[in-house]
Amino acid sequence: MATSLTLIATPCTAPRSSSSFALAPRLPPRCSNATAARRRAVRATTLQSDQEPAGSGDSGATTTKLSASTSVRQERWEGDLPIEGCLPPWLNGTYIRNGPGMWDVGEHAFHHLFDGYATLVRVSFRGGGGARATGAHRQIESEAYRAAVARGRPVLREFSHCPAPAKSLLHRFGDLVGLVTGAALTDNPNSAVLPLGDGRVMCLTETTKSSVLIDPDTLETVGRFRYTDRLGGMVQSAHPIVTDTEFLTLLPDLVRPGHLVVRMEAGSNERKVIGRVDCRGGPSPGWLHSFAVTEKYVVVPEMPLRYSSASLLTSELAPFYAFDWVPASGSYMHVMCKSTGKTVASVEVPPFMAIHFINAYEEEGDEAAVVVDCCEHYGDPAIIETLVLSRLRSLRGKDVLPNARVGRFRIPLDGSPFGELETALDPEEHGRGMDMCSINPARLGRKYRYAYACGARRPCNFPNTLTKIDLVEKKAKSWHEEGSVPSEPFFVARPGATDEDDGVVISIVSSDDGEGYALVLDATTFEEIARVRFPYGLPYGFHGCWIPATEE
Ligand SMILES: CC1=C(/C=C/C(C)=C/C=C/C(C)=C/C=C/C=C(C)/C=C/C=O)C(C)(C)CCC1
Ligand SMILES: [Fe+2]
Repeated sequence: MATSLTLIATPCTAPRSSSSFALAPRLPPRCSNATAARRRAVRATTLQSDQEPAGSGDSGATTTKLSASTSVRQERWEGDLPIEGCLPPWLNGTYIRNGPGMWDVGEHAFHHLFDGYATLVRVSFRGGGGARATGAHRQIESEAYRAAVARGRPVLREFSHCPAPAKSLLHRFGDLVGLVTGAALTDNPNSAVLPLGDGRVMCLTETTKSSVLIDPDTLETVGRFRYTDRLGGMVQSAHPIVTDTEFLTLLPDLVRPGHLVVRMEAGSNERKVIGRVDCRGGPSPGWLHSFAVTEKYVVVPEMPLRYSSASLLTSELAPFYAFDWVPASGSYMHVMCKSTGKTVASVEVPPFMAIHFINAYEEEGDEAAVVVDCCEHYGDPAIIETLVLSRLRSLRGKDVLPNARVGRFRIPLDGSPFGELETALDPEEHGRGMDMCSINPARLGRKYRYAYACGARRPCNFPNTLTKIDLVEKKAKSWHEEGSVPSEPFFVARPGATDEDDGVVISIVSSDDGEGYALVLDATTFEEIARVRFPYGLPYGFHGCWIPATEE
């Protein structure tokens, strides 16, 4: 169903995260059964012309059923959320999730999950006595989104969508300029949301122009993040590695196949080059959505799913949208020293297909190596086609999710030409499906034990469990609810914790019957401890972040 978009003219007057706790009406006491006492404070609920108004109760929000792959129906919402269960007393802060929540604009319906215009979802928690939660969602106002709303159709190139070529010769010349300069590419930042070390919060996807800053309280789009260097580059990793002090990312070089490894200090907008890695296969770099780091090294993957220069230059879709599958080009892993910018290892590895890297660490001793873990799809790009919206909507309950495993690379640092790839644990532990991973960020680049991911309870056409993977015991624990689609499990450590899994895991769940809620699991036991319900269903989303509350 096509959704007409209405920009909300009235500013949202609902209380906002930190101050909202002071202003919001009190929610039911902690640990209450909130179904009985559900109270909603809904503001800014402009409904679409094709929407049903609230069916019941006091919410004022739409009750139209939404599920994981249904477009969100209004541009923004903000209000208090009832809590079921017990929030830990220490859980004070804001969880924000980014993702492609709007796949319909005017008469145009997007084809692929990755195309959707970015929708942010926020849940602010205050645990302890008088526990409270507020929630919100809001569209990111990228140029791509605003132009699409204004014209009633997408104007820029999205993941699986190339706008039709212009009719007049003059406009065709304009198209060409757009292709060469990258101006024709999307800036729809629907992948990651990252608190930078200096307090700014960035959202982004794989085009360099997609980096934007958002206000974590209001979810308002503050504006484009302008890199002040002259590195240019059309594409970037959607997953920079961000710490309190720096932002590390890779810029694929599509002309001379390789990647620039760059660093930006917290507080700065200037990326500086650490070094360059040359790709070994051809004709262009392997698709690079994410990468991994250890304490000393940056690990640059090169897989046979490669950027398609022809697609980028002609604005026509390649077999895998912007990518070609070139198995004969080989698979490689490159390791660059962060402090010298020198490539210390470049090895050929068995064929792989990985979109998300989990973590990496160094192994010392006689057989010094870098160990790198990823969500590996058995060297098969079929997962991309699995995520076509019509398949997600029509094949529910069919067992068509391709198998995936925790792929563990061992990259020797002694100059050997080959690296190994093995399966870290029996994939049956996580239902032979796994992606959308997180770890305890304190273990970034270090030896670690636990990974959290979405797994599979078969039959399914999409990951439908949350799973905690113990890489030492080689076991997994899972959370599953029939008909529900959870997004990336995001680990939040208990302040002062020393055990790797001392904390909670937060995920946002979209259920088939139109429910949407934030789920809080005890990360140690992987049992549910609380859920915080939205008064409407939520579309699927990709990645989240945690912003601890500042002391009041
Ligand atoms: C890189 C180029 C482009 C843009 C590419 C984009 C927008 C890529 C986005 C990738 C995403 C959102 C990946 C998400 C992965 C999620 C997974 C694996 C979920 C699994 C669930 O289990 C173009 C603009 C297309 C053209 C230039 C090149
Ligand atoms: Fe991602």
